[in-house]
Amino acid sequence: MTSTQVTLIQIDNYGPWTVTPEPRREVDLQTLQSRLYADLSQLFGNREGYVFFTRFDNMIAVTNGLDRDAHALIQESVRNRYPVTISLGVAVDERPAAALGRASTLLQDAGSAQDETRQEILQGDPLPEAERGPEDVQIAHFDVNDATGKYTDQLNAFDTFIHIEQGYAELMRYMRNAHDSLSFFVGGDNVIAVCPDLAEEEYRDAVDHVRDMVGVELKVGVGRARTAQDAGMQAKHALEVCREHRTDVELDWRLEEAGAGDSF
Ligand SMILES: Nc1nc2c(ncn2[C@@H]2O[C@H](COP(=O)(O)OP(=O)(O)OP(=O)(O)O)[C@@H](O)[C@H]2O)c(=O)[nH]1
Repeated sequence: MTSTQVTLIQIDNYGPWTVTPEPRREVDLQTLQSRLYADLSQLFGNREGYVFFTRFDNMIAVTNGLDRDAHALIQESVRNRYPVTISLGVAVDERPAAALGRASTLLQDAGSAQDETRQEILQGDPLPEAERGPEDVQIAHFDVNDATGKYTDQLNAFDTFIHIEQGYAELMRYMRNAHDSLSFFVGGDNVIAVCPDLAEEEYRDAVDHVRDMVGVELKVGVGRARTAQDAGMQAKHALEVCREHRTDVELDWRLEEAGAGDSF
């Protein structure tokens, strides 16, 4: 059974800051947001976590292995580097969407995202070390089949982008509604989904659903481990097996059982 630890990252009072004393230049906001994401990716990543940029003013991280002190240190690091601060809500659940729901409520209960007195909230209970297990995090790495041949080398870059985004939109909704999973576009033609303990059939149904609804063909590699990064790396290995065997779905732990994942 999974125990996904999710951290909601919210920039404090960012809306008002973007227009005080008057609207700030958009290029400067874009630079700040992308640099903050890069720093958070490294700060959480150095501790085996994954961060997804989502809306940039709100980001979502999978943080199994990070305790309260590690979260506080990241807040301090941001405060020392940026003109803004961040609040963090942390929750754990077998179902990632439920964990994010509770992490969100923790911040909402502490005050509005646009309340200047709500600063650097750190709420919630990380998973105690003694309760951590080897299969706490399940990560699925989805990839569009032959995106280069079908889209990138054929269409203009914007129409390619529309196809990829349509596949992503259908997949993220399906995984959220059917499986309480959180799916994130991570660049190129790639989507990473944080999932509860799902079976091969359920991944196959997701791939079929997206193909039937919007005509985008996906493959998916799935990994499970103690931390987001290990599960994510296993998922990438399983995806390589999909490429090699021309299959749609591969679960890394099945490959290990069968002794087939060793070459990656
Ligand atoms: N974030 C991320 N992006 C990737 C990864 N692998 C590939 N990409 C991106 O996806 C684009 C397409 O690469 P591929 O998915 O390997 O190529 P493809 O044409 O779809 O071919 P197949 O996936 O083998 O069917 C690349 O240009 C990268 O931008 C990955 O592991 N993570």
